Amino acid sequence: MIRTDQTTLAQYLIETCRDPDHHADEALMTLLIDVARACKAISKGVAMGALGGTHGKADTMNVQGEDQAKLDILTDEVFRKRTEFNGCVRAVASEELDDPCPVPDGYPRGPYLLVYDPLDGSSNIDINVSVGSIFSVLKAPGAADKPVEEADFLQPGTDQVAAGYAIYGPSTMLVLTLSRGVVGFTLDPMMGDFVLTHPEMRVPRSTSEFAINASNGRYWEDPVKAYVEELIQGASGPRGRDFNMRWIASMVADMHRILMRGGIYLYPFDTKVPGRAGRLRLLYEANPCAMLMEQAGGACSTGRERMLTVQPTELHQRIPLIFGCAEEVAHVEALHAAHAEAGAGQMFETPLFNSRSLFRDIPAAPVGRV
Ligand SMILES: O=P(O)(O)OC[C@H]1O[C@](O)(COP(=O)(O)O)[C@@H](O)[C@@H]1O
Ligand SMILES: [Mg+2]
Ligand SMILES: [Mg+2]
Repeated sequence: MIRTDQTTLAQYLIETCRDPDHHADEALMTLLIDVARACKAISKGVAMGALGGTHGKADTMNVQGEDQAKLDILTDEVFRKRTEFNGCVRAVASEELDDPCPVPDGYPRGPYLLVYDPLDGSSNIDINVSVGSIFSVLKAPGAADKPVEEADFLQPGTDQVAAGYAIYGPSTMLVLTLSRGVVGFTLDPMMGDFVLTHPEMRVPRSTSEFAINASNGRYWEDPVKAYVEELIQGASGPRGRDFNMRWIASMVADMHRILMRGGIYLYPFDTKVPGRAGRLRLLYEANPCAMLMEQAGGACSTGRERMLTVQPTELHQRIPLIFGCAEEVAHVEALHAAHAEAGAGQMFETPLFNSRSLFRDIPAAPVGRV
C-alpha cells in the first residue's frame, strides 16, 4: 500500500532544521541521517542471526579489558565508515576504539564529535535477545584545523546537542532527542525508511517496576541495598505496594521499556571490581541516556548528582547509573544523601525503616498504588 500520511526521519529532521527557534543546522541533520543509515545496516546484520556468520567472540579485547564479540567490531566499523565522510564530524569515539578517531585525511572536517556504543548488550546477540546502539553528538571545540585530542570529548552531558539510540528488537526503532522532547521512529523494513510512530515519548512520574542485576547485591553500597530491600518487601514494607522486576542485560532495551511504560534502572556503584566506579560508560551510555530521560520527563543520576552535570575526566570513564521515573530517582538520591549525612561507613540496620532506622525520615518515597 502506498502511504502519503507518514513522516519519515529525513522529513522530521529537515523540518526541525527549518525551524528558526531550533539550533539544529544542516551538518547536524546530515550526521543524524548517516547515523540512522548505520543503524539500518546494523539492524540488517543483527537480523541475519546465525546465518550472518557474525555470531561469537572475536578473540580480541577492547581498551576496557572486555572480550569483544565479532559484531562489536563490525558494528563499530559501520558507525565510523557511515559517518566520517560526510563533512559533518571532526572525530568519532567509541566503546570499541582505544582513542578518538579523527576523520581520515582527504575528508572534510565537520563541526561535530560523535560518540557511540555501536552494539549495546552484546552478550545478548548469540541468544537472539534485543540489543541496541547508542550515541551522543557534541560540538567540536576550537578551530576546524585543530588536532583532535581526548580532551575535546570531555564535555558534560549538558553540552550534548543530540542523543539517541536504535533498538534491534521484534521491530527496529530509532529514538532521538534534539532538546525538544523525545521522538521515536519505527523502521519500515519494506521501504527502508524510519517512520515517525512515537511523536512524544514521556516517562511517567511514578512506577512499580525496577531493573537491577541483583546478583551484585553483596557489592552494593548501603543506600542501594536499602532501596532494593524496600522494593522487595513490596506491599508488606514501607512502600505499601508490590514492585515487579525486569532485567534484559541490554541497557538500551531496558531504557526503551522505561521510556515506553516507566520504571527505574540501576547499575549503581559496586565493589565487585576494585577501582571500577560503575559498569556503564559516561560519555556514550550514561550521558545520551540522561539527555533522553530528562527530555522525556524522567531523571538520571549517579545517586549523588545529576548525570548531565558530571564533568568527564576520561574517554572511557565508568559511572554509577540510575535512571527512569523522576520520583523514584529522587528517592534513591535522597537515600544516598541520608547515608552521607549519617556518616559513610556507618552500617544501616535491617530491616530498614524500623524505629531506629537511619532512613526513617526520608521523604518522597511514593507509597501506595501507582
Ligand atoms: O552483565 P550485566 O552485569 O547484566 O550487565 C549488563 C549491562 O552491561 C551492558 O551490556 C554494557 O554494554 P556493552 O554490551 O556495550 O558492553 C549494558 O547494556 C547492560 O545493562
Ligand atoms: Mg553498552
Ligand atoms: Mg557495546
